[in-house]
Amino acid sequence: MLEELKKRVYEANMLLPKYGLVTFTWGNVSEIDRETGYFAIKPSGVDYEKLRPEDMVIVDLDGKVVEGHYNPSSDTPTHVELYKAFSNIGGIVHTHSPWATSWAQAGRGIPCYGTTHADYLYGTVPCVRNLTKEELKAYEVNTGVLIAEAFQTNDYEAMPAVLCKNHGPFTWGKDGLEAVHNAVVLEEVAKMGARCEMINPKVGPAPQELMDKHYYRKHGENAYYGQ
Ligand SMILES: O=C(CO)[C@@H](O)[C@@H](O)COP(=O)(O)O
Repeated sequence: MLEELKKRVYEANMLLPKYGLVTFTWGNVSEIDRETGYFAIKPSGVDYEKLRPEDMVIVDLDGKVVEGHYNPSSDTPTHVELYKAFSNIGGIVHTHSPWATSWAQAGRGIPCYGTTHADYLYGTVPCVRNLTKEELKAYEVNTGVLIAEAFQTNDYEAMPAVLCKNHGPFTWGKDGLEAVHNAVVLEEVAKMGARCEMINPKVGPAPQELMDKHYYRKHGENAYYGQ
C-alpha cells in the first residue's frame, strides 16, 4: 500500500543522518497522503543503516496502524495531532539535533538574529512550555496538542518549526523533504544563534524591515526568489 509514499518517506528519513540531525534512532520523518488520510512514518527504534522503504509504517489519523511489520515511531501521536491541526502541511520531522535541542532544553525560543533565519522562519522560533503531570499521561498526544495551541497565535506556514521544552524540535513542510529542509535550517539557525549570543551577549534581534525583506522575497504572493 502507498509504496511510492513509503519510498519518499524512507528517503526523507535517510537525510537525517546524512545532515547530522540524528544520533542512533533519535528522530523520525513522516509524510501524509491527504486523499486517503494515511501517512507513512519511520518505524520505532530501527537503526538507520538497517532501514528499508518497506519498513515504513502506514498509520491513519486516529493513530491506528493500517499496515506495517514494525511499531510506528513513538512520536506518531504527535505527528497525528499536527496533521489534524495544520491542514496545509504534508510532512513532519522530529529530531534531537544538538543545537536546536539545546535551546529546547534551555526552554528558550530562538530569536531572529540574521537573514539566514529570516529567509525561512518568520520571527522567533517558539518554545512551548513543559507538559503538566496530568498532560504527561498522554505525553505524545499532548505534545501535539500543545504545539497546535501555541500556533493559534502563530502562522504555522510562516513558522514551520517549534521547540518543545526539555524535549526537542519539530519541523514541517509541504512534504517530507521540505520538512527535512526546514529541520536542517533550524539546526543551523540554532547553532548560529547560540554562537551569536556567546560572541555578543547583548545582541538584539534583526531589524523588522530586514526580516520582512528576506522573508517576503521568498514567500507569499509577491515572492520573487524561490527557496
Ligand atoms: O523523543 C524521543 C526520545 O526522547 C524519540 O523521538 C526518539 O527516540 C525517536 O523514537 P522512535 O525511534 O522514532 O520511536
